[in-house]
Amino acid sequence: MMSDCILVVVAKVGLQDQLTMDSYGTDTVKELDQTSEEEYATQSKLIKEFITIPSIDKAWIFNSGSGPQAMVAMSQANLLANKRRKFMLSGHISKESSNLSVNFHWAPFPVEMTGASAFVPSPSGLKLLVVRNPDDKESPTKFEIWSSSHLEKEFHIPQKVHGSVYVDGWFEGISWNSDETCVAYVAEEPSLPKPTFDHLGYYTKDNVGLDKDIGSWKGQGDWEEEWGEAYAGKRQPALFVINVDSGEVEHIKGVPRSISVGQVVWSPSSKGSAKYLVFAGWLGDKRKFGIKYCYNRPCSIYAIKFRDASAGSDEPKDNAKEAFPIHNLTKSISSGFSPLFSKDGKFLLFLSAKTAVDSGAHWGTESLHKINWPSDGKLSESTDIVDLIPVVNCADDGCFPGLYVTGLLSDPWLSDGHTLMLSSYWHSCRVILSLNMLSGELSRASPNDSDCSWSVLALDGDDIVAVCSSPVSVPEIKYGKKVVDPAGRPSWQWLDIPNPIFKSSEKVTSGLSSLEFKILKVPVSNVSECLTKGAKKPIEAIYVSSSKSKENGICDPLVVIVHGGPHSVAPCSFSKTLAYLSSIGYSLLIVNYRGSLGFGEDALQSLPGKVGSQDVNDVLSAVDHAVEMGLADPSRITVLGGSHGGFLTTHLIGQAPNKFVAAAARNPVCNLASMVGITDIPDWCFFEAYGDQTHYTEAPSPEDMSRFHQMSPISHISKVNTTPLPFFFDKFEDIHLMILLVQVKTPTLFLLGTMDLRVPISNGIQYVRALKEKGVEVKVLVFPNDNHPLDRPQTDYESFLNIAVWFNKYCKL
Ligand SMILES: CC(=O)N[C@@H](C)C(=O)N[C@@H](C)C(=O)O
Repeated sequence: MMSDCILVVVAKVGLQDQLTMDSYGTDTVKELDQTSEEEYATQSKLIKEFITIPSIDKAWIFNSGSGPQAMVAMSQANLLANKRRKFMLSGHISKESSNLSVNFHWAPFPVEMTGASAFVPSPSGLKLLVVRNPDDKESPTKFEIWSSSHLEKEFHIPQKVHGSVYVDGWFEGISWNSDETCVAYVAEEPSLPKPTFDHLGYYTKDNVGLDKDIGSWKGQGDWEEEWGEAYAGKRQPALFVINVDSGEVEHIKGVPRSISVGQVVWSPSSKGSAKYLVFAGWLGDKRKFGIKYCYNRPCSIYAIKFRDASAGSDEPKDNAKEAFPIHNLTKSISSGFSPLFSKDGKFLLFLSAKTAVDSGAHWGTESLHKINWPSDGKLSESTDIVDLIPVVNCADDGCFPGLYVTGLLSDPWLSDGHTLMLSSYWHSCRVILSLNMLSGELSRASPNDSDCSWSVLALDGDDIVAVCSSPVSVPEIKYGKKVVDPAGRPSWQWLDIPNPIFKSSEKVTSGLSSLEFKILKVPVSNVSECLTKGAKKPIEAIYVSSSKSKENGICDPLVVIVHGGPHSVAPCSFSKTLAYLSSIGYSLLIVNYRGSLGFGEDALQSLPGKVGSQDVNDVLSAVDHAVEMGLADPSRITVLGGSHGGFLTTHLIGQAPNKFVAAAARNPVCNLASMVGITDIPDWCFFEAYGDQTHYTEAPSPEDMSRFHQMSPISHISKVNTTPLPFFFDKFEDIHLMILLVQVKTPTLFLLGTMDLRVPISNGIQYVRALKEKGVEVKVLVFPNDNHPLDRPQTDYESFLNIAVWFNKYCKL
């Protein structure tokens, strides 16, 4: 008969190996230090070549008498200044219609745009607006208007009118009107007046005559909420219009302070009808949650009439200072942004992230909509919203998986006036799509058989100027020539642009030359019946390796890369730092686990409530799959991730302590229980832990805290697992359970930013201390002036230099 006693073989997994490693003693450490000195020197030369590869950011096409001209905005890390250098390259496009060839005749050198925050060409291409934001809180914002040959006007807008113009890609909107007399834009509203105290310490009503030298001072005043991570000092994006002739700036009244304004455009001009400024607005009166990467913040499309003083007004003169009413055009939907007018001005299109707002996920599958725009300019109170691209929950294999767009071109229309070109994620790739607004037909304009990532930069009539890259090829400009099939359907024939200007350095070219990549389909494990159809489909992992390793039959060490979010995606595109790691001899496995963008809403929504388990298992499935396929040597696997990817990294070393020989975590989420009280997105902690929005509160209960702790990597630092005894213990009749002390043992490098408002540094530090307490080897780099992305040039450089040296040490490279 079996005894009641449940006992007990104690096995320590992890710590034992650690003790052995420690026992090498100080000489070994010294030796390693000398080796790493040399390694740092060697690696620093190579990583510099990668970090300084330029990026292609934007492009414009202008039609002059001598044919189309391209202007390409590029940027490059300036390591010494720890900033990005921006420059502009111009070229003339020549086309041979007979043989479908195209050539760009580039100017011999690009021109650096020192200190420029934004460039916005006017619709005719005859003027260029350059905005220069101040570096401090005293200097003015500068607006320059350039013609083809010289600076026409320059205006300095003092801080008492507004602060910096938003150039953040989110609230940002800088828009010329059609007759090129005015520019509408979004800038920081001046802060509320601060109380002042005189030299006797008495409150004074105004600051007239305040003199710091005799001891008077300005108080702090009331705290005003900001927009969180990456928005330090940004509280109130507001709407302004500058007259580019006189330099007069108007702060558009009528928009309540409860609305933060962004993405402004002008309504179409038709004679006699009212002119409107149309924009996206986010409510931020009570509580401003962090907005960076968070599409779940409710927003609407608004319109407000613009009184054009120069054109004469339909309003009585004495009303001239009164505000017009503001119209919410998208009341019936929880999210509307990126307003865009159709070419004929009859429709207003907009994107929506209603799946994100309604569910609580920070990003979700998007949809595209339109409303009618009245030809007489008389806006009605209720507007019918028509779906152009609906949300996709689960797509059939090979079919459109849903819309994942980060922004639209200012003029994305083909010459027919109803075909819209845009870029979106499609599984692990970014693709270019064309949408015929009349027929509703949506198709892929970038090549169907390409596993690279494509983005539309600009349109040259019906042809496309795009940028294309892959994990093993640097971004290149491609030209898509439109061809029409007999049924009238367009497609694009893609041509390479011979462009010596974009050539990479010798070291980069040779580092990338032997690399290959493929996208693996990985079946998910433990598929339960309660999962939706789309959540049972295989995930994707991008595998990058050197062709040489295949020839030798020996696997290179592997870096498993896990993206953050979690509702984000690691696209199959060029990354300087990952390309650097592959060029020094690592294979990469970049895992798009369920919850990622690009795979439909079912798969995305399967993760919330199961973070730390479903996503961890998906990554482990991908690793096992790679090992089974002979693509990875199980004894040399490392893992790297930031933010939620750092959450996964630290979960993986806790839940699978024998799998990874080294790890690197960048601003990782290690303890949701301590993050929730100090992050700019406490709602994210609740949503990802519970899977719905109902649990969110500013005052978490002990039950909430317990759930957060239990779902966090910190709970896996060291834990007791019980497991049935293996068969060879059968002879011990009374002992049928084994208790295992499972403990993290993977040497881990931490890269932390002191200014991070999203995952404050204390989260990483607490985990580091807990690892040290258990004797796990750790190394910590803290970047005092960095926030969440750790992407300033010197930080990026030092981070990946150390990641390489750290991984080399444990993979014996
Ligand atoms: C919504 C969000 O910011 N979540 C963080 C925890 C995160 O993982 N961020 C991602 C986008 C990142 O890569 O930083």
